Amino acid sequence: MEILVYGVGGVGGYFGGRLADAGLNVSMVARGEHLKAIQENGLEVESIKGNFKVNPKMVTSEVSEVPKPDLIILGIKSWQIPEVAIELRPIIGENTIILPLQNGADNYEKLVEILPQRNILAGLCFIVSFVEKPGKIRHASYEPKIVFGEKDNSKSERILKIHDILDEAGIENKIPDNIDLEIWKKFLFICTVSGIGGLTRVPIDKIRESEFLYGMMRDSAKEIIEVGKAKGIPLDNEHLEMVFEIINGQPRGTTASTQRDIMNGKASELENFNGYIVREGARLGVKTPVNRYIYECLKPMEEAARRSSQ
Ligand SMILES: NC(=O)C1=CN([C@@H]2O[C@H](COP(=O)(O)OP(=O)(O)OC[C@H]3O[C@@H](n4cnc5c(N)ncnc54)[C@H](OP(=O)(O)O)[C@@H]3O)[C@@H](O)[C@H]2O)C=CC1
Ligand SMILES: CC(C)(CO)C(=O)C(=O)O
Repeated sequence: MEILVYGVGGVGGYFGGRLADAGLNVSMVARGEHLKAIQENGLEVESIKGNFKVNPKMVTSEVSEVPKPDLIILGIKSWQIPEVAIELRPIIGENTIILPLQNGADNYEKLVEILPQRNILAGLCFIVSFVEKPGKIRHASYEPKIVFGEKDNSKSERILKIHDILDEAGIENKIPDNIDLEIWKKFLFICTVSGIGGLTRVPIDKIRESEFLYGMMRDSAKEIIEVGKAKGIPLDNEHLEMVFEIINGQPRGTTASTQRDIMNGKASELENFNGYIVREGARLGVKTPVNRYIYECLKPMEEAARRSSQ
């Protein structure tokens, strides 16, 4: 099987690196200094699960150069999906499988707007990893895991095949009964902590210590649940409590990746997180004042970050 990993950052670099290290045919699309470093010295992964270094079958910035892929794993940020999907169009065959691993609730929908629905799976992942320097990924914490499935939750042959491939590479993975629910459970957590974390610029323990901020965080999560419910996702109070159990158990000093992007003045997934909740809430008649407040406060900084990264 030919595998293409598009976007060799924290997520694509770790999971793609593991697949390549297992001897699978992995090509990668990267860019800039990171691309140059991988081409010259291979991809180095420093991981709490064991360090390794791999030379993928091919590393390039040109999609047209890679062997026609059977499986494409998307390691880009969620806002990059539309431009990358357009670029991928010419190499998508009838049986190509596309697996998005982004945070956010509408990555599948964004892909379907551009690429044939039959090619697209739904997915997400868990890990804390990042590009430490060009050519090097650091997996700092969290047991890495991929959760994925057909949008209709059928246990298709292709899904089971990917499950076997991930197993072969030693990547923990799960095909859930309801992939949309899994995506929304993760989204409920990540959207709740990222926006308020980006706004306050403090780690989770400081938010927990403030009665006001903790209450605001719970109100934000409740709005996300109401939007999800209005979209037919079977979220309920049990999920709210589950998410707050995780939040309450997070070590002092914890920040989420999107929060760190916001704090570092980088383009972030704000539009895909709180922005998405505000827009979907307005469309579906669900009130989202807390998410709106967080979103509107962060929007000018987000716009400035995007202008300076152009
Ligand atoms: N990192 C983590 O711990 C986790 C992240 N996630 C989610 O996974 C997704 C990916 O995040 P993460 O891996 O952290 O992001 P990164 O920014 O680390 O990685 C994205 C990579 O894609 C590259 N890229 C983007 N566009 C192109 C392009 N056109 N050509 C070549 N390369 C490109 C970026 O290059 P460049 O830097 O040059 O833009 C970057 O190397 C996000 O949705 C995130 O929320 C989920 C769980 C954990
Ligand atoms: C919460 C976590 C670490 C889990 O994978 C994550 O997705 C992120 O920080 O973006």
